[in-house]
Amino acid sequence: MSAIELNNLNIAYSSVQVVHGASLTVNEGESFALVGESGSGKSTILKAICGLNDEWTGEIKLYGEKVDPRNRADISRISQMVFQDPYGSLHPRKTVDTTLSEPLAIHGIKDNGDRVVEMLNAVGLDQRYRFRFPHQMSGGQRQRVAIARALMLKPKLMLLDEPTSALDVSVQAEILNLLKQLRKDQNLTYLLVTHDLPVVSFLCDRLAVMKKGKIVEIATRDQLAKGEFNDAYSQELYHASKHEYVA
Ligand SMILES: Nc1ncnc2c1ncn2[C@@H]1O[C@H](COP(=O)(O)OP(=O)(O)OP(=O)(O)O)[C@@H](O)[C@H]1O
Repeated sequence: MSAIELNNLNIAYSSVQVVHGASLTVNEGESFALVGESGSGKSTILKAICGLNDEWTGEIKLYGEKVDPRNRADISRISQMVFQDPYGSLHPRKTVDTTLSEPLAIHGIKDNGDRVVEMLNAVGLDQRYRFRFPHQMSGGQRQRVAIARALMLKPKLMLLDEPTSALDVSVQAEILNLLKQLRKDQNLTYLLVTHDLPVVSFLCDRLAVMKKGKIVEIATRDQLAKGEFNDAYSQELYHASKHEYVA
């Protein structure tokens, strides 16, 4: 079954259209990347899927069900988003325990803290972090908390918006390894936005290349490894990234 199906999706902000006719399918269990230049509409697609922007036309289906943009509660049980900047996405005056417990409380799920303990373990954080505040943790630890929060409601789908790009290079690899492991352990499907083609090779099965709000090509990880792109812009992106990588 497909986890995500986008058919002819057009998305706007205040009537200015920024995504034009995007169509793609992400299979259940797959890890799929959106890559492309800054401003090409990658994050906008994630936000529309998870209900943060309802100014769209076309069709979004999650696990075969058409998404109703007005029903966010339904969407958040299925899919959760992790943002680029864990400092910005965590409330500075809330402890890790409060942050992780909140999604359960919002959805009326009773839990005596077991799930918090379980999720801290799953993201590799010692229980002593449970009552810390964001400023008492490193960037990598904060991103682990953000990932744990996203997993609290046991979603099947994670929408990852540049989840490592705000972190130090040395920490990026740790978080990428964690995401790889979590996907396996919890049977997750990923839709990941990144600028970084090596991240796609490491974590994703397929990728869509976006330019100016349009999907110009969909390719597999194999094609990426061989640099086999049909579209001129995809090739450009590939060569630029290789250059960056070598340098
Ligand atoms: N909240 C907003 N209000 C108005 N316009 C927006 C808003 N967010 C994004 N945009 C515009 O929509 C377009 C697509 O932005 P989006 O953030 O989806 O791009 P992106 O491909 O994710 O870029 P980046 O890699 O820089 O994050 C851009 O022109 C951007 O300026």
